[in-house]
Amino acid sequence: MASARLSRKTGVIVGDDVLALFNHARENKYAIPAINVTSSSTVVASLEAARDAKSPIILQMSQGGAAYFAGKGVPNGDQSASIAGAIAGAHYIRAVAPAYGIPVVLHTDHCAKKLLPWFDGMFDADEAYFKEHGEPLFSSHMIDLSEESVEWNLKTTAHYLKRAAPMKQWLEMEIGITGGEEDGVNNESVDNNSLYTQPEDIYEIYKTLKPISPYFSIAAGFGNVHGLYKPGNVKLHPELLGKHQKYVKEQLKTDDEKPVTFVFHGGSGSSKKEYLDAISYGVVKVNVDTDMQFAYLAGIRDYVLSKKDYLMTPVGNPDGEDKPNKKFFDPRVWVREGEKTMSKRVTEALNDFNCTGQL
Ligand SMILES: O=C(CO)COP(=O)(O)O
Ligand SMILES: O=C[C@H](O)COP(=O)(O)O
Ligand SMILES: [Zn+2]
Ligand SMILES: [Zn+2]
Repeated sequence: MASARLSRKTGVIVGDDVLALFNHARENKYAIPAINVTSSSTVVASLEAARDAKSPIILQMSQGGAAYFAGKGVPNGDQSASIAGAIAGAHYIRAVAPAYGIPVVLHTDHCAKKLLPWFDGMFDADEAYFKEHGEPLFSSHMIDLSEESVEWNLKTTAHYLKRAAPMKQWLEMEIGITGGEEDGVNNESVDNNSLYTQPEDIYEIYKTLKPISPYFSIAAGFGNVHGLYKPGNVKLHPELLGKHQKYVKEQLKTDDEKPVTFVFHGGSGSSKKEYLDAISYGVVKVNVDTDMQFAYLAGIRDYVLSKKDYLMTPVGNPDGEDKPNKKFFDPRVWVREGEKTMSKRVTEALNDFNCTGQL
């Protein structure tokens, strides 16, 4: 199968390249993993896996992840740390991505109503970057007003899409609530019905947003939950996405079987079948965070536990009391172990989503 036709084949891609990549994914039934990154280390772990798999990749920063990029010690009451951290992360990713020879979508995750100052700060940076370079700093953002009324969600999303459109910037929006927890918003007790989106809502969104810009996608709830839970506790219904596509196709009277571009949230802990079913109904992006966090820990944890006797003092270990331990406690050694196990988990996601070898 021919790969997506991109004008920029390596580094952060924007505008029509993002559209071409997502269209190619939808037509060829694969999805691109969106990995939540919080540091240069988690960025390189993700890029390395995508490079080795000859795959595109999406790197995203949450509001909390962006603040972490700036430093946990920076006050963030006015979102200034999240703004500065997201911008710093974006410049870092832009600088390093070309070294990996793959296209990278640079994205930001859930932005709820109370976090809109974060959004505005990033948009200011996008517009300043656009003035200088003719493209936005970020490939795309997510706005998540799914806690609000559908009317307000759609009106406000449309407002931001109008701001993004001249830059050909992608906007992901959410309808239907993702359960579990995201960025301090606790949706653990949300009633089941609001976890599933209705087809009429999807058509309404499509009808409102499409005339503004073609660069948008919908994270539609089909039972998705953030985090990892006991097997059986989460009931996904990816077939609902198929119903949405059918309904929108009928309303539009188009031949296009999959007019809508969907995003799958809460990807951790799902089965390969759930991924592939969702992908067959037009999902082009699957978010995986919790599984990556655990994978990153695993390498570091196992290293520390197995090398414990080499890590208690800077000098002196079972090989001799005068033996230096520098080569064991250098962060490039033990942090690297986390990168390796996280990278492996990214490889698994690329395989599960049919993304491997798509370049
Ligand atoms: O949806 C996500 C980020 O927006 C990730 O969800 P998980 O942590 O369940 O993988
Ligand atoms: O919302 C889901 C993502 O997993 C982001 O998580 P976070 O807010 O802990 O960074
Ligand atoms: Zn949400
Ligand atoms: Zn999410």
